[in-house]
Amino acid sequence: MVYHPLATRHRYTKVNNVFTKLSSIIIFNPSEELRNRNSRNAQSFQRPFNHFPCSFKLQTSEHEGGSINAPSVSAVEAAKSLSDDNSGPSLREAAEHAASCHPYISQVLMADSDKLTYPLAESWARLVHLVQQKGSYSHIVTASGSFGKNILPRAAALLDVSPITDVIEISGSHKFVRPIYAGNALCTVRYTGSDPCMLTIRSTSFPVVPISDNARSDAAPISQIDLSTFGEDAIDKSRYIKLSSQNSERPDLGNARVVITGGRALKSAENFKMIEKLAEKLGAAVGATRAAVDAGFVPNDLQVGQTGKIVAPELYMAFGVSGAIQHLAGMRDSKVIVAVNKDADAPIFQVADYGLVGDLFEVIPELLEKLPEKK
Ligand SMILES: Cc1cc2nc3c(=O)[nH]c(=O)nc-3n(C[C@H](O)[C@H](O)[C@H](O)COP(=O)(O)OP(=O)(O)OC[C@H]3O[C@@H](n4cnc5c(N)ncnc54)[C@H](O)[C@@H]3O)c2cc1C
Repeated sequence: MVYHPLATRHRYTKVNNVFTKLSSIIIFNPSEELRNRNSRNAQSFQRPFNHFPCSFKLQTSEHEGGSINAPSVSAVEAAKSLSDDNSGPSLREAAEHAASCHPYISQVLMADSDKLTYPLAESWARLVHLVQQKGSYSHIVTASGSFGKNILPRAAALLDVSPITDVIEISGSHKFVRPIYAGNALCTVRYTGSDPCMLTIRSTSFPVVPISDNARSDAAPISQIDLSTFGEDAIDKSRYIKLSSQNSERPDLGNARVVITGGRALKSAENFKMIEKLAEKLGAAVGATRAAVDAGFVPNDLQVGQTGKIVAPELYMAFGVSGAIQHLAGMRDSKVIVAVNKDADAPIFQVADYGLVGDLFEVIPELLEKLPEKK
């Protein structure tokens, strides 16, 4: 199956202009070593994404700390300082960290401009477009997070190529596997378009290698992109109004080792606090079904599923979740799934490793009582 370019344009016009997270796309030049290896053996692209050197997503907190700690390490170009007031560690620090965090990074491109102070998808897509015009990269890859999914189709439309989204396996330099029908079928896609081949990668499908395992002693060169050569209005088409984000001490839902999810059965935002308490005790992230989000129990950035976040933690605990396919699409790759539901026929039990038929209003208080306090 190959995407028709029209699909790109369609997607482009439908993308919402919503910023859920400050992120940076990083684009880089495959090193000489990798180029040689790939020309000897195209199968080398089967290596996990964290060894697949095309791009990566830089997350807010990591950038704010002046260092890069993303699961997918391969990169690139730290194109933007993400802090609201620019008082945090500098873009230069982030670029320096990118330059030394992985042996496959052969170049870091840094875009420093007040036009890029805020993570506007339009500006970023334009930047990717402009960088590609100068660099002629064969592949541009980003993690399948909200921001990557916001930018990549836009950049692809500007470059007149069709992006391939949610890749879970790389079978060749132009052959990829991606889920369809809410994860119920896998589709092998061959990209036959012109360069660049643009991908969003489902990072839960690739192992995370700690940055320290990849650290290098000789940093890759950092080049500053001369944005003035791109023209006055090249990246000036949208306006930043405000950013709303949740400050939480809990682990990020997308990367958490343990996720505790509540469904519609919780009945109210007040009752949902039981899920939050349990998550606190277990050092877990909180997730929710769409029904729980739609009912207003929790904000929609906690939604797990086809139209929410894709998670694959070590442990996923679902309380009062029926297990609709749209929900399973977001969590079925979890290592161990525990489900508590009072209906023994609930579909969630078909994917659960451990199931308890019971009333969550009895089970959760008992768990809270028996679990030790978090130190
Ligand atoms: C296009 C589309 C996209 C969607 N995307 C998503 C998505 O991303 N994520 C998502 O989650 N959904 C998504 N949905 C919605 C999905 O189809 C389901 O409606 C939703 O997941 C149901 O949520 P739920 O399990 O909380 O609620 P319900 O289906 O109502 O299930 C509640 C469950 O709780 C159990 N229960 C009730 N009381 C108790 C109790 N006291 N103790 C224990 N168990 C109890 C019931 O037996 C039942 O199984 C999408 C739907 C569509 C059409």
